[in-house]
Amino acid sequence: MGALIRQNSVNRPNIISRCRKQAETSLSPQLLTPALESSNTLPPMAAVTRLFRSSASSSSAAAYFTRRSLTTAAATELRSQSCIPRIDPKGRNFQWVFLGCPGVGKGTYASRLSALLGVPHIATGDLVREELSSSGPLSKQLEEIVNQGKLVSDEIIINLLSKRLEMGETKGESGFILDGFPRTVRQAEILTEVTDIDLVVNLKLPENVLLEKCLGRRICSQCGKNFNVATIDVKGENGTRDISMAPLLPPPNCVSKLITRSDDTETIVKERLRIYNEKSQPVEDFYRSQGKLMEFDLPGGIPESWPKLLEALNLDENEDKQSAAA
Ligand SMILES: Nc1ncnc2c1ncn2[C@@H]1O[C@H](COP(=O)(O)OP(=O)(O)O)[C@@H](O)[C@H]1O
Repeated sequence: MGALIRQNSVNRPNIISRCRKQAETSLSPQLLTPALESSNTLPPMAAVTRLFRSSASSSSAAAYFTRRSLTTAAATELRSQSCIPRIDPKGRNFQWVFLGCPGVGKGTYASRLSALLGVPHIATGDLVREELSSSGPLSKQLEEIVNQGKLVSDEIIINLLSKRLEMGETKGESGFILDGFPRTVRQAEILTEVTDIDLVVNLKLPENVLLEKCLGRRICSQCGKNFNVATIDVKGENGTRDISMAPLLPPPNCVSKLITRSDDTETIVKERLRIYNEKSQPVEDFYRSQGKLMEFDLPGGIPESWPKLLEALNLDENEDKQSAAA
């Protein structure tokens, strides 16, 4: 861990200046977002740094908790020994990251926790989809990348994220749950450079379940909520566990507005899984070595997994905030 951090800090100026250079050269001025253009000569990385710092002040309880590398079982064990203080969500400034393969449920659980903890859920996939459905200059380019299951360049993602953080800053947001970022070690290094992450939750499901979940995913084009029409009943083989998940069906008013993501086809999902294993799995190691990674094997669908996740995080569900989106 020490070696990684030392190496990282030695490389920091290079990462920043390289990223600045690439962001400046790979994005022509027309491609820079208006928010960034309006920040005058502020380079993208400086903007991200400023925006993250403005919301960075992690709670000591969360920091104490997250300095450990915890498996779910270890978290339960530690909690039973009263080693982990119970987190009081009120007034905390959480800076959490959700990692996990496509379809694992990062959006579902991150958005529930966001409502519970009162911090914004920022999903870079949503930022990409918003941009590609706009008539902006990046839209065509993004569509091509996403529909091949590939990753968008770090520079474009950082620009979209800065724009989102800037918007949040004007609304007085603080803290965040990041979903879908960082997805490469380089993104993780940049994030480490600009702010302190308290906790990284790594959600896990077997790969055959992930494919079925992606193929069954439906989104309401009006309210934006995610549903799933798949009934999953996978028998464990070679040491893997049995997984059953009931479908998560939409309410009647969403039924006629359901859409499928254009990248949720079998071929593209398999490519996204391949790219996750190649580019994003090393991000798990990056945070594991810093003692910030909490592994969480989802035991099933939301009814089984949500209480267990709260338990692993040592959180109590707050009555008036239970209506988080599914
Ligand atoms: N941090 C990121 N870096 C690069 N590309 C990203 C990032 N976040 C999202 N994307 C792009 O947006 C697409 C959709 O992202 P997301 O909704 O998070 O999907 P997934 O279900 O694969 O986790 C990705 O396949 C990728 O093309």
